[in-house]
Amino acid sequence: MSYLIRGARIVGGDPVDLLLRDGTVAEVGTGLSAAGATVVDADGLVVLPGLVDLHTHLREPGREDAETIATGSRAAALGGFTAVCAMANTDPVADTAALVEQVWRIGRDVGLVDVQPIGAVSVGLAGERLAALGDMADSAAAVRIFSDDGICVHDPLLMRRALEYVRAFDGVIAQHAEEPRLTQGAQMHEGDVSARLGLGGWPAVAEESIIARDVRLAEHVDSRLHVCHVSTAGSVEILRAAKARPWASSGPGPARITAEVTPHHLLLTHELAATYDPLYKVNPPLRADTDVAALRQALVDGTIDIVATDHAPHVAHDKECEWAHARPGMLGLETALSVTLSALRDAGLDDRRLWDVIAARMSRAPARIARLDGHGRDPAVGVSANLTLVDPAATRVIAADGGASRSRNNPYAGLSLPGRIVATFLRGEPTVIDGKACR
Ligand SMILES: NC(=O)N[C@@H](CC(=O)O)C(=O)O
Ligand SMILES: [Zn+2]
Ligand SMILES: [Zn+2]
Repeated sequence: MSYLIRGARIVGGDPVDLLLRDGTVAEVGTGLSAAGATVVDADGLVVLPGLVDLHTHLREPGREDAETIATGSRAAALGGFTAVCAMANTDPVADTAALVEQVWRIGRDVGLVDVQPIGAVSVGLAGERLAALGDMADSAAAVRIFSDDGICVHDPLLMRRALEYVRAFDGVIAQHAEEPRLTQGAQMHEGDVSARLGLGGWPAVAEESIIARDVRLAEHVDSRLHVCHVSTAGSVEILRAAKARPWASSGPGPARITAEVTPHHLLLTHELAATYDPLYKVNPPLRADTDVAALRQALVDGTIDIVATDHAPHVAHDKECEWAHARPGMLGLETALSVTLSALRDAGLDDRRLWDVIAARMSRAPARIARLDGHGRDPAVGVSANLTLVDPAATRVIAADGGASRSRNNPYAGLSLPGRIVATFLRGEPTVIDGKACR
């Protein structure tokens, strides 16, 4: 099948037509026509390179009651994603070549997004012995990102060895920065609200101390470090200083130190814990408005390289319970673009710059960090036709259900947010059309 997209603004530029044929962008121009092509009217729509999520929890294998690769893939496509990186904290843990290949194959069979498995750093996420990183890298899944996410690789020697090891195959360690000794019994951000509510605090320094250590370790062994879900103003300061040193930003490929922020940390604050609704319980916790402001600024100026969802589906009985007993995490795939747009609305960017920042932080940079060739490239002749069409003028009220996800822990329910994903194409074939999943 071929598709003729009429009148779309590439990354917010002037309207053009795009012809998608045989999986690639075959022609770009004005007044294009193509016999037999299905016409997609994109008047007023922005076309972006397909979004890439570096941090998704798909829960398969082990917790298919919360999400499966199929349901998570559909949520991702509806959110405008063409690739997602699946975190390793499944049951069993994705710490072997066999398991990452299984996830990769199921993702390919579902065929709605490219599912790129992340491998565990340590066997069983136990933080004791390195997992078979080389085997996972050499597997059919060609793993390049390794993470014990959910848990911090807190042993500095294990972290050093992991960083050294992945250099051989251009891998990267994605760290969940949380000093466990400083977060024992933690329920929410440590600050005035936690004091008032009497809930155990998760201090900013528990994140910042690990990031400070890891950027120095990565520099010491000359390896790539990616910092997951940065949540504090202090972390931004540490990253800014680290990136200012020549080592961090020089050399082949992208910067050696990269960092992500989640949509929820760009929009929500710890005040929400006062509802005692565990919907707002997440790791790292929602922080103060000064942190939110610093994260937004860092995203605009590039100190934070990417937005990653940390989509963390949980079943009802793990969320609709007492705060202290609830699992941390929230949904994010279907709302990521709208939440990010909403967070950037007051940044004073003109329209072109706004879409360029979105394309950079939600597609180009995550694709580069994950080494996903074929993703993260602006639509142009010869480029793999992974793209998403956004209606920038639309406003949508987020439904209280979880959308396509199997879980319902959506913290944005009832909010009115800007932007709507109209269509998503994976290698030239639609996965979403008119805002509805094709499969
Ligand atoms: N973010 C969360 O609160 N939870 C994640 C784990 C993680 O990202 O640390 C999960 O797997 O549920
Ligand atoms: Zn984490
Ligand atoms: Zn996570």
